[in-house]
Amino acid sequence: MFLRELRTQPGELKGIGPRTAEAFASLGIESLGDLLLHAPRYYEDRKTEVPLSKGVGGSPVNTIATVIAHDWFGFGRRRTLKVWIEDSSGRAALNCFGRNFLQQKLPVGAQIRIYGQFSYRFGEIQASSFEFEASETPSGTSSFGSLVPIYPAGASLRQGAIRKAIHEGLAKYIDQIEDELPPIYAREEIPVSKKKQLQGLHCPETLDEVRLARRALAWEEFFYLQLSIARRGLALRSTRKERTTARGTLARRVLESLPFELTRDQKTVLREIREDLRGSRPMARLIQGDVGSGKTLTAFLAACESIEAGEQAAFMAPTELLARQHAENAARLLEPAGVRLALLTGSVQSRAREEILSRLESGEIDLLIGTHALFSEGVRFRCLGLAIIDEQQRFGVLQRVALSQKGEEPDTLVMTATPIPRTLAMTVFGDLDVSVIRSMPPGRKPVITHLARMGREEKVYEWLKKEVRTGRQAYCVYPLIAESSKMDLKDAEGMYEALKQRFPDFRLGLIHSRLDEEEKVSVMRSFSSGEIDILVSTSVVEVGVDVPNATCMVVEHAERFGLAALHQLRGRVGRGEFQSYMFLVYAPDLSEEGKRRLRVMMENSDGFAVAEEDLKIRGPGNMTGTEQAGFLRLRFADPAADGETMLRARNLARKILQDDPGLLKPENSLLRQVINRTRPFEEELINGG
Ligand SMILES: Nc1ncnc2c1ncn2[C@@H]1O[C@H](COP(=O)(O)OP(=O)(O)OP(=O)(O)O)[C@@H](O)[C@H]1O
Repeated sequence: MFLRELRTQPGELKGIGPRTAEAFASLGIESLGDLLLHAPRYYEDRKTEVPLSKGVGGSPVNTIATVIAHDWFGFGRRRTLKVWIEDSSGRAALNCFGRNFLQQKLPVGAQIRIYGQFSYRFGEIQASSFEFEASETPSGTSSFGSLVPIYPAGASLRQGAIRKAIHEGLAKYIDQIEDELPPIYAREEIPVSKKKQLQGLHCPETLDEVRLARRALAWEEFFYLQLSIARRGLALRSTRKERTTARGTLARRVLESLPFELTRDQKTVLREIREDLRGSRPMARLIQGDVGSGKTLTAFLAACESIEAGEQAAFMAPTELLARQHAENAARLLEPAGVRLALLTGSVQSRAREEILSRLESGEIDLLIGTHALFSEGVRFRCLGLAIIDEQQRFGVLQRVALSQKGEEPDTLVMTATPIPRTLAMTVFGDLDVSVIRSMPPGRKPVITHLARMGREEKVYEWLKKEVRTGRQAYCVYPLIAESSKMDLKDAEGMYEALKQRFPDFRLGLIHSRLDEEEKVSVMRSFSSGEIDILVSTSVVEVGVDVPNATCMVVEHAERFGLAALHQLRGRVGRGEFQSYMFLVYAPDLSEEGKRRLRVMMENSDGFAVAEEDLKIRGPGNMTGTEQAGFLRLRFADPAADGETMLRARNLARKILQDDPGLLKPENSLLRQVINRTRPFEEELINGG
């Protein structure tokens, strides 16, 4: 049996009641397979015996000693038991704070094993934090004498309970668990059997065993992941596509109407897209480019190509606000060139929706812009040729697939402004070709970023006033929508009122996610057209909002926002010809690390640099694939930390599929079996998000 097929629930094990089973479930452990893959956080060495006199200071140690006396200190209710112990090297005191009942459990004369943190205080060796057991405890139930794994446990599970369940599970099933990867592929990367891996993980003799087990388990995850991705990529690229190519006439007409030229990178990306569109296979391409680098425009021009070739294009944005903004821009740019477009979001209902759907089906709409409503039921294209997806990370891979299914293998173009470390790109976008827009449109001045401590907002507001007086506009962003009794933070609603008082001559607007769509749209429209001077908001304006006249971005409680979010917010200004400013107002008690993060914003204007610094500060461990990629449940593999391994796994996966796309060769039969049986894993990959 393969480990991932082990569906027995922990509750079926002896001695695990419904409460414990529930606690396991809250850790994501629903089956014995999950349980046996529950990775320890670290191991305590309760094996190497250290004499009492040598174990002082530093980390906890393991020792064997005899109880020689009981003693008491303190008075009344605070009277505390002190147990004296001794070995051949010396004696020490165990301070039993709150545990006076140990008097019975540690009788004079008893021989015990102790695991504790000893220090030298008041002229004696002491430990206040310790665990113990009788030295003759039978080894099966002992938590001493070995490397003891310490597991992620949550609030309601004790380490002992987890250990016990895992040991039971292992005892019951270990002999039935088979290796999953054929040795011809895995010998080098996985030198030990699955049985040995599980033993090495949960009951290792040495730390080397742990390392070997973890490496093997991580490798296997990388390999399956890359095999799934490679298989999908293969499926995508093996279908052929009939092409009636465009000449670029429509795109040229649009370009001629623009007051500017495309940047060099925009031109390159457009050329790459055109080549894809001429190719015999459907395009699957990602455009990565910093905020405001001109991705959307490039995507519109790509749409022109498909439209000119007689097909339809769909453009999916992550929010209704953005879908509307894109639709308005498209109307301005593309309609004069003859493109027929429509907007479809959740709030377009009944008659209007029906009319759009029927025009779409009869081919009277060339470009449909919208939210995830685009792939809802009833949306039928006459001939969907190109699916454009903005800010992919907000959608799952599923949505990408779902939108593609509205056509016959349409070309897909995904856009993201979030800089993704290369190794992560291999997971999230592993099946896509990548184009990068690095240069900014000419004349853009990098946004100047200032930090200000809370209490010094006046200066910031003065600056804001000056900017607005010269005709510019500003954003003021807050972490909360409304006042919260739990958190002492400024909120958008409250600050909207306060700033109205502070700037009686200016026109203020308020926007946040709790407003209904109509209201949001109308506020945004007033801001775009210059009828609002200062827009007070939450991070709803984070992604994609495009108002070139806005030059001032004030973020209060900046320490509450992630660096990626701050960088996105900063992208809302500096989108026109004017010098723009960002002010990050932070709480006075900010930690050193917090200050360092904000300084990164001050010193770097490039999104990739910000992401890299972010990675350095947070450390790769915190930026695992699981967190970033959302839908991948990797327990041992860390794409950010171990890109090299992933690359090797990818190469192997690709090579195997290249030689044998259907995994039909005899040496691949086990692999085929695994991949087919571990379907849930792949489905997880596709369905998550
Ligand atoms: N080559 C160019 N020269 C001058 N301005 C440009 C150029 N390309 C795009 N722009 C303008 O720059 C602004 C940003 O462009 P666009 O919205 O396409 O960027 P984006 O990368 O999609 O931004 P975001 O990631 O913030 O959504 C728009 O106002 C657009 O008209």
